[in-house]
Amino acid sequence: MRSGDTVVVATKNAGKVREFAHAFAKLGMDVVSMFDYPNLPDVEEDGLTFAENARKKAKAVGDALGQPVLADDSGLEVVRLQGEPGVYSARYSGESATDASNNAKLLEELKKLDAGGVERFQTLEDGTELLSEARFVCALALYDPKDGTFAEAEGYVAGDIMSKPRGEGGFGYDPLFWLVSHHRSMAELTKDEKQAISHRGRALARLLEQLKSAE
Ligand SMILES: O=c1nc[nH]c2c1ncn2[C@H]1C[C@H](O)[C@@H](COP(=O)(O)OP(=O)(O)OP(=O)(O)O)O1
Ligand SMILES: [Mg+2]
Repeated sequence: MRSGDTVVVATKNAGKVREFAHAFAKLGMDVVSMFDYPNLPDVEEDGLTFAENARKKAKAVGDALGQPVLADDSGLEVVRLQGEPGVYSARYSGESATDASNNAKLLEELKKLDAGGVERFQTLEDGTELLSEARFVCALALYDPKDGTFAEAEGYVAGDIMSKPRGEGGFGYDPLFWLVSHHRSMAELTKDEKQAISHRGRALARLLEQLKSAE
């Protein structure tokens, strides 16, 4: 991947596309996604790990297009839910899940636990409660169909799940993800701030570092 290239990202998630487009634009690269290739078959994300799913998406699309493809599999691991929703983050609330229905399900599950008498561990000045520690995970896989090889990297960011949403930026679970370091939710960060600290931003930085040192 170098300046002037077009990077194919095997995703149908508009939020991911925006973040990759923002990150690669700074490096002089354009991004295309599955929105530009609507006729490719869906890939079943039945892997047990984020990394496995990322490889599966990259390989399916890379083999179909005959060119290198980057895929991202990511999600949220919530400590008090024993790591759920994890690899099921996108379909947490069922097959026709949306970000809104997934966020509602997450709060429902955590509030169920509170009914059992477990104490909330912090309250913000506006009354928002922090319900559990959590982390976002991102696995990236860059697949080259010419030689069948993968370059892979992962990134993580730790935060706390909030009892009510805040912020309009980002996507997915961002409005419920509190960053004590920034005293804001992930959805209240600018694109640059999110890239600097997010699971996806960190995974991408590591992947690019690896590719550079392999040259
Ligand atoms: O930065 C993030 N901020 C908030 N939420 C996030 C983030 N990154 C992943 N997530 C959530 C969204 C979705 O519920 C799941 C990803 O699932 P995942 O299968 O990797 O993506 P997807 O199905 O939306 O698109 P695709 O597979 O076509 O790339 O984790
Ligand atoms: Mg998916």
